[in-house]
Amino acid sequence: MSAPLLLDGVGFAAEGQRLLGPLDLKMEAGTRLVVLGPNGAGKSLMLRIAHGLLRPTQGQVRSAGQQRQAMVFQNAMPMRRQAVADIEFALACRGVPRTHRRGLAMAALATFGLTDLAARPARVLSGGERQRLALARAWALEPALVFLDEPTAALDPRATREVEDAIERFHAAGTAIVMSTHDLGQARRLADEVVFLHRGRLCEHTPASTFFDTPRSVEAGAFLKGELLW
Ligand SMILES: Nc1ncnc2c1ncn2[C@@H]1O[C@H](COP(=O)(O)OP(=O)(O)OP(=O)(O)O)[C@@H](O)[C@H]1O
Repeated sequence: MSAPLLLDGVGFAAEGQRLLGPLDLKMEAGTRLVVLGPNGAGKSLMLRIAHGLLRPTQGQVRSAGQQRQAMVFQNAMPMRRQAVADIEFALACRGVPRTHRRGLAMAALATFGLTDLAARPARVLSGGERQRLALARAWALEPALVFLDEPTAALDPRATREVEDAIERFHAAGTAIVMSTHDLGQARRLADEVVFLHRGRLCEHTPASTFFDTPRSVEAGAFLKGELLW
């Protein structure tokens, strides 16, 4: 299978300031890639560009648009009144015929233990339920690749575990994952590979065990010790 994500000299600049790259990245199918770095390092920028939401000012994202992919944000807000309708809406946007939508949406809710929430007004869902709903919506689209931008940033430990279990379902199904997080324990639990960004520069792309045991860059070493603020 070809690489689900290939960044070729990708960079982003605004108002004369380089904010990201240029960076090259190749990711293998089914990999869980965790993007780490201090605040403002460019993690969200990298994910948004890689997903095709933002056009890079240099270089190319080779895989965008050629495969099914989805993105889940930190504070995923449901777009429709009921949880099930939120997923049906996403399916409609992908051109799934109306007759198929309810069944697929209910199956996705069931996969994430959310069947009981199907008819509930989405606005009353807890933060953890909302994130799982967002993951169920992504799941219904059957992506080869999902981007998760700090998906547990606002959640308590239990809700975080539930979302991590949900993320593992994508991995078990063969979906490649690109996730940013500030939770180093979570990165250890979920990552196959780590990309470390600092001031928009890709300092490391290594197997997760290498990153945590013997970080190669000075910046990553300082970051892991909590000594790198910016
Ligand atoms: N569309 C844009 N135009 C101009 N500047 C931007 C744009 N998007 C992000 N930035 C800037 O790029 C820098 C990197 O932002 P980004 O959100 O990618 O960081 P991050 O690593 O995700 O940070 P955090 O961990 O705080 O979420 C910031 O200085 C931000 O203000």
